[in-house]
Amino acid sequence: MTAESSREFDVIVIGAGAVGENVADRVVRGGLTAVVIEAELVGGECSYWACIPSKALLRPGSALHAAQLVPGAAEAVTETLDASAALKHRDWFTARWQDHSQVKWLEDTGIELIRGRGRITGPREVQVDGLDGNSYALKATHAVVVATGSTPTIPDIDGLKDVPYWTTRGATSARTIPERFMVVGGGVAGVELAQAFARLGADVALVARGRLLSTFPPEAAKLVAAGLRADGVDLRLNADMHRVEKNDDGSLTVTLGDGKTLTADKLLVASGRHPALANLGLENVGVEAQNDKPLRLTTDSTGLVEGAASDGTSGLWLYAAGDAAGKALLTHQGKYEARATGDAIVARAAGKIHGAPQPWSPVVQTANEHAIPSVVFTDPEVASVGPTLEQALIRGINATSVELPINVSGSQLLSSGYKGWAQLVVDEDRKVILGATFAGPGVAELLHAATIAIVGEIPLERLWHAVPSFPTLSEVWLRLLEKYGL
Ligand SMILES: Cc1cc2nc3c(=O)[nH]c(=O)nc-3n(C[C@H](O)[C@H](O)[C@H](O)COP(=O)(O)OP(=O)(O)OC[C@H]3O[C@@H](n4cnc5c(N)ncnc54)[C@H](O)[C@@H]3O)c2cc1C
Ligand SMILES: NC(=O)c1ccc[n+]([C@@H]2O[C@H](COP(=O)([O-])OP(=O)(O)OC[C@H]3O[C@@H](n4cnc5c(N)ncnc54)[C@H](O)[C@@H]3O)[C@@H](O)[C@H]2O)c1
Repeated sequence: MTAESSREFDVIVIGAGAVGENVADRVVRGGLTAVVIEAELVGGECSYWACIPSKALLRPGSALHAAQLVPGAAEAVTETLDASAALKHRDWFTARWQDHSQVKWLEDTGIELIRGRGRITGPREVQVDGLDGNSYALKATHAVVVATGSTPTIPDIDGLKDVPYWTTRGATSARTIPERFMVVGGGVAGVELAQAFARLGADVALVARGRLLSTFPPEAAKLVAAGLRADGVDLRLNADMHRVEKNDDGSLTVTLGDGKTLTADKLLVASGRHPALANLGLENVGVEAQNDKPLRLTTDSTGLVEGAASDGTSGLWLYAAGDAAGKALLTHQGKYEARATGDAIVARAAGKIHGAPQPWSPVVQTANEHAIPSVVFTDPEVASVGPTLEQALIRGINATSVELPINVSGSQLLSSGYKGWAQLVVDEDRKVILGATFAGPGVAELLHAATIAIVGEIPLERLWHAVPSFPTLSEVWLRLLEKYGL
């Protein structure tokens, strides 16, 4: 490190992923100054190694499959996917892992960028080891926001640390499609990337400890499993990966708990993620792991981190949002948290928040409690918001559910032999929808209607008057309400 420079900003944001960018944006819109510290690429995981490239790799397969299921169009499909064109299109979506356009957005928005690794050294103080070789001692007048994202959780599997393997970064930035591809983990990342690689030409095996997509209703997960099997994915469910070894030809052999073996050219470990809080200096402000458990932050509904030491002026200075806060590891929900946190910082700076702000006010992340939407972008898709029936019952709510296969004119037009499933979870005391799940091709776009119904607490009797257009997939709403008894 050479020069040491001291700077003061109203707000320091550590991490310039989608979440850090959005916090800084709201803060600057509110008239405060903001700096973001970024150690890698401005835009973070979603733009370069997660949402965008994974969806870019999935889309060619779902487009082709959709055409193959429409008589008349199917006859026109005479070729298989062009994997190298798909990889090239993915390269375009990731801007070839260059962040010029996002840096320009920061400049245009009036947000300062310091490239380097940030570390909290005391209340409102951040030290940055700049990528330019300089060291920066920063002071925040109002707030420091931890928006450092998450990192893959690597399971303790015999031999794994001695062999080369991919995490999701390796898979989403693949230069070629491996011949034999193995995925460990039956969560969202595992199923999406297994299908993307299968459709791009790999022989794929997926090893999951239980069933696929364990946080989604089993009926939805079964449709995804059928979709993966139809693409030739060798699903090893309820299977443990016991050991992995490297062979002389560079391939890997995995031994499962039942003694069976699988050989692959590339192994993807997609077994969950945890907040990226290591080496952040949180211990310098009294935020430490308890009882040998991994460090997790506890944040209130505005994003304030509990337990952060004060510098004597006010305790309210340390915030976290997005994956780092660990509430919902999803870009859209992280950006929602970012908007609330950014606005809360501005409101507190102006002395406009006294005590706990009201739920559903702009500075509170109330939707985290009721309506977190998420989509699994496989073919078929799964789109879900709010609690499942089981989750609602565990919360002590008097809940029931109504479910049916999706079979309306809109689905029949979308593809012959359309297979889908839909469920509404209903609060019987308030007669409103608590949750919804849709599974099937093209259901992702059905989800926002459910999110609006839940957030708006629309009574079922009024929802009855929301007439879906004919012949669209949305007619499933009508069938669900009819089956419920309206
Ligand atoms: C394969 C995959 C696919 C996904 N697909 C979807 C999807 O389709 N839809 C969806 O909603 N979500 C998806 N997600 C989740 C989504 O990627 C994350 O929720 C999102 O990226 C979180 O944003 P963030 O800004 O909190 O963190 P990140 O995007 O991880 O940004 C954090 C930034 O902080 C920087 N940083 C960390 N520590 C420091 C430090 N000390 N100093 C300076 N900088 C630091 C990092 O370099 C990084 O750029 C996917 C995830 C994966 C793995
Ligand atoms: N479409 C999307 O929105 C999308 C896509 C991909 C990822 N994501 C987000 O990224 C995060 C990470 O995704 P993910 O799929 O890695 O996490 P996940 O938590 O969804 O799934 C992890 C899976 O790995 C399994 N697992 C854990 N330890 C294991 C072990 N030792 N051996 C075998 N399996 C093991 C778990 O049982 C689980 O099925 C998720 O929280 C998700 O929200 C979102």
